[in-house]
Amino acid sequence: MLSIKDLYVSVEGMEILKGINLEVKPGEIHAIMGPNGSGKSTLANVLAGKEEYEVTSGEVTYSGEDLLEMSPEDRAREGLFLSFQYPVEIPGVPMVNFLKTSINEQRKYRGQEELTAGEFLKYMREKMELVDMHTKLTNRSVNEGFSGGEKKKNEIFQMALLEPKLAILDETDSGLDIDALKTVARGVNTLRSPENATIVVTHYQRLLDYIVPDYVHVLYQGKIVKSAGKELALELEEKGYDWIKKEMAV
Ligand SMILES: Nc1ncnc2c1ncn2[C@@H]1O[C@H](COP(=O)(O)OP(=O)(O)OP(=O)(O)O)[C@@H](O)[C@H]1O
Repeated sequence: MLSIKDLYVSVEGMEILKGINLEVKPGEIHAIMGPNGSGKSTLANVLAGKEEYEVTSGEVTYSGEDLLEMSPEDRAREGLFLSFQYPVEIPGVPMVNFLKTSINEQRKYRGQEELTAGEFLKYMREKMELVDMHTKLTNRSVNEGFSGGEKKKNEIFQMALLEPKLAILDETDSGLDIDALKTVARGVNTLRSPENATIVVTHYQRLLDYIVPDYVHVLYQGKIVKSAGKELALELEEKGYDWIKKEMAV
C-alpha cells in the first residue's frame, strides 16, 4: 500500500528526514514513536503533500502510484487521510457543508453518485454515534472554538466518514481525556479491515493499548532506527529513549 524508500526531506534548507525506509501493507497498523523533533510530523506532512517540505531524494509509492507526483487533493481523493497534530479552524464554514462537500468530492472522483442532503445526514448520524460526536459540534464552523480534545475527536469523525484506505494519525492522543481516547480508538478500530492501513504517530504507549499496532518504529534524528512488534512501545515507556540514543552513538 505504502512504500517509502530512502526518503530525504528538507525544510527551509535544513535536512530533517535522512533516509526513511518504511513498508506498510493493507491490514496493518504501524506506530511511529520517537523523541521530540525527530521528524515524525515532517514525515506525516510530506505524505499529505504539504508544500514547504522539499523532498531532496527518495521514492514514495502509494497503491502502485508515485505519491510525490500527486497533488494533495488527489492524495485525499485516492483515500489518504491525515489527522493533523494541530487541526486548523475554518471560521464561517459549517461542519455539515464541509463534510458533505468532502464526501461528495470523493464520490465524484470514484465515479459514484453524490449523496443527497437526506442520504448524507443519515450517513453522518451513523458515524456520529460511532465516535460519540454531538450535534452541538457539527452545527458549528469547522473546529471553531473547539477544545483541543474536541478537535482531535472531530478529526476521527471526519476519518470515519471518509473511510480512508490509509490513515495517518499525528499525535491523535494529545489532549484527549481517557474516555475520548477510547472513543477515538473505537473509531480507528472500526475502520480496521484487510484493505485499510493506519499509521499512528504517538508519544505514549497508552494509545497503543487501545489501537494495537502490528509494528512500532522509532524515528530518531530523521531515520527509523528501530522497528519491532508492539512490545517495543512498552520497552520505550519503561526505559525512555536514552538506550536507543546510546546504541546509535556506538
Ligand atoms: N516549517 C518548518 N520550519 C523550520 N523547521 C521545521 C519546520 N517543520 C519542522 N521543522 C523542524 O524539523 C524538526 C522535526 O520536526 P517534527 O515536527 O517533524 O518533529 P516531531 O518528531 O514530530 O516532534 P514532536 O514529537 O515534538 O512533535 C524540528 O527540529 C523542527 O523544528
